Amino acid sequence: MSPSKGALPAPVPRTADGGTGVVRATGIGKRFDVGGGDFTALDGIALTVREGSFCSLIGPSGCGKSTLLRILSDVVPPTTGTVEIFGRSPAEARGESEFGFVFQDPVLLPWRTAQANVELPLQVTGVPKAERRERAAELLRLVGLEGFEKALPAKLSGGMARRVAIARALILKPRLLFLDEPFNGLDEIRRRQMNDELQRIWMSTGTTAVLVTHNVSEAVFLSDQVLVMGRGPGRVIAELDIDLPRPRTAETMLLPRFTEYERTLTALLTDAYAGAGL
Ligand SMILES: Nc1ncnc2c1ncn2[C@@H]1O[C@H](COP(=O)(O)OP(=O)(O)OP(=O)(O)O)[C@@H](O)[C@H]1O
Repeated sequence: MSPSKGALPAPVPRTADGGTGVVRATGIGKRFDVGGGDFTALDGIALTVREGSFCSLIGPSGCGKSTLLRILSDVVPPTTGTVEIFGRSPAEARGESEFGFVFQDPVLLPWRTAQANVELPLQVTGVPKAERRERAAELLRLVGLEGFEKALPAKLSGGMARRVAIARALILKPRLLFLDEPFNGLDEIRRRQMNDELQRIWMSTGTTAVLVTHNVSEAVFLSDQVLVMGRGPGRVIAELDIDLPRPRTAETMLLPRFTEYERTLTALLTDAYAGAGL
């Protein structure tokens, strides 16, 4: 693994529409063995995430969003289908630290300071102390936690702990970030603040992002592309492009176009819930 990535990045494959796709999946299916029987969690999923874009996956609970994200990020293998990340297998892309992952729970080590938690992936890869200190401090500044370097996780608010988790996911300079409901459990105001922060971080790093969310406003606010998933089995039932200027702000959310996107997405989700018999 090479955090500094001296070699040239692998060429990104062109998609049919001429754009570049950093995440390309076709025919993805996933079956779980449950008590002797088979449960089909995902079936026939195809998707392309454009380079540098922000893509959200939204859908009813249990439709397989997290399972899909785990397949894309090489945590679990698909039963059928293929995934390419920057033109390589997820395992190869993972080996090259091409992507980072932010989980629902920030899972910080309680005995390590914010700085030491962020440094951890660099420590594991044997990067010298001075270099990892500098890089972690830089990232803590990026996520707005300057001055909290020495704080232990117990002293951080929920939003701050999530920022530490985002900084940690960025420390190996991934070109792609997977986020699985990272703001779950935060109140509405804090979630909006974190959405502002995430947009700023994403814009300043140029990273491609794939986010799992349940929240319609969050999906519209952050995304260039929203994939709506249905259930029984999990599949992509609609794709919505969000064309709003950036950076998006509180004022953006007052635009009639923003409200229109929210309405469209809510209607698609309502269909997804109806299809799932909910
Ligand atoms: N390891 C497993 N074994 C058996 N079934 C599983 C396993 N992992 C997930 N499932 C099932 O697959 C389906 C999809 O789960 P998943 O967690 O991916 O959905 P989700 O859309 O992310 O849900 P939520 O929005 O509630 O987090 C669910 O019915 C779940 O119970």
